[in-house]
Amino acid sequence: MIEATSLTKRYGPRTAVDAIDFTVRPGQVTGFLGPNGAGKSTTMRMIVGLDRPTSGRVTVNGRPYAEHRAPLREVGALLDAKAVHTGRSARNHLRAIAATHGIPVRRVDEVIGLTGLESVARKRVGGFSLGMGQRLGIAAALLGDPATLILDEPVNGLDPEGVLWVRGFARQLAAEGRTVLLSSHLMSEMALTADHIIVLGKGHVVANAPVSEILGSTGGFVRVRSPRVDEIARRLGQPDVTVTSVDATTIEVRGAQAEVIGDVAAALGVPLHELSLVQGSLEDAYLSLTRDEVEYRTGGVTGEPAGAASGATAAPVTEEVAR
Ligand SMILES: Nc1ncnc2c1ncn2[C@@H]1O[C@H](COP(=O)(O)OP(=O)(O)OP(=O)(O)O)[C@@H](O)[C@H]1O
Repeated sequence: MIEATSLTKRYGPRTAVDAIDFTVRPGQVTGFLGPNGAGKSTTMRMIVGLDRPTSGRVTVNGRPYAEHRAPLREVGALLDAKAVHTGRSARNHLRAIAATHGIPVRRVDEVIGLTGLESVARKRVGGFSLGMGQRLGIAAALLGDPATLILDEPVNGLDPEGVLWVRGFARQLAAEGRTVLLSSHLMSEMALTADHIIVLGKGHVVANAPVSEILGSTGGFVRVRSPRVDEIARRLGQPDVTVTSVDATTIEVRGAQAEVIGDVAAALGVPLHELSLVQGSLEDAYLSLTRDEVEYRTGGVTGEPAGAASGATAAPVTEEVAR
């Protein structure tokens, strides 16, 4: 369990993390999202005692990280997979970390097995692929068999097989009752991996809810296709119903249920060629939550000016978010 209370970090005049409160619970994967510069890394660094809060506090399993006698046994973190001694073998790298906590060599071999590194355990870390490096970072985080795991961008740059492995592994760790905090820029990946999401924007918590709730809040819309779609659109025209024309035969309707639209079409005697509910994606929800929170904004992919009003298909995309 990780608990942050009024957690604040200032660098000179810049407030990187601004009095945030959140709880990361055991038994589930919590996704930690936010545009570049939102304060995710700073928060993670404070959780594991690499940065000191300016005010407020954050605890892991009830205590600040530094107050744990054997922190590796409480929390395992993958913050920078490249932070390894490249001349050592994977096994020796893990043995060196284990030695700092009196962790037996038996456990080193166990985590090598858990992360599928057996065949490369005696090879120099300097020659590792990105995927192997991430596995090694996760193996190091698991050494102390901690109840809490923090993985910063664990799938960054991995191939599909590596992404699948990290996803399954994170879910397995949560199923064992551990607290798993995972940051990523890949929203589609979070939708598949996380149970709960915390979104930061400019140092504030802009969302903290189960994935299902965040997806539900996107609302979605009903796509209607008919050769006489104009007649349906006219009949639906009410203040709380928004009808967007897509082409001559298709409209998107927000604020009216598919059943109501079907009944309207039947009453008019108009043929329907499509009546489908289109759910919002986590990506849509994320972009709408963080629309005002990005540090640097670029024009949309369609070339529209920064911050221009846009529909679901032309949301402004920032380089940072799309990374
Ligand atoms: N050591 C530092 N000195 C000064 N400013 C810093 C320092 N570390 C972070 N910042 C600033 O604090 C803010 C939050 O940065 P942080 O790296 O925590 O964001 P992030 O959400 O992890 O971003 P990214 O997705 O790019 O990793 C940024 O504006 C950043 O420039």
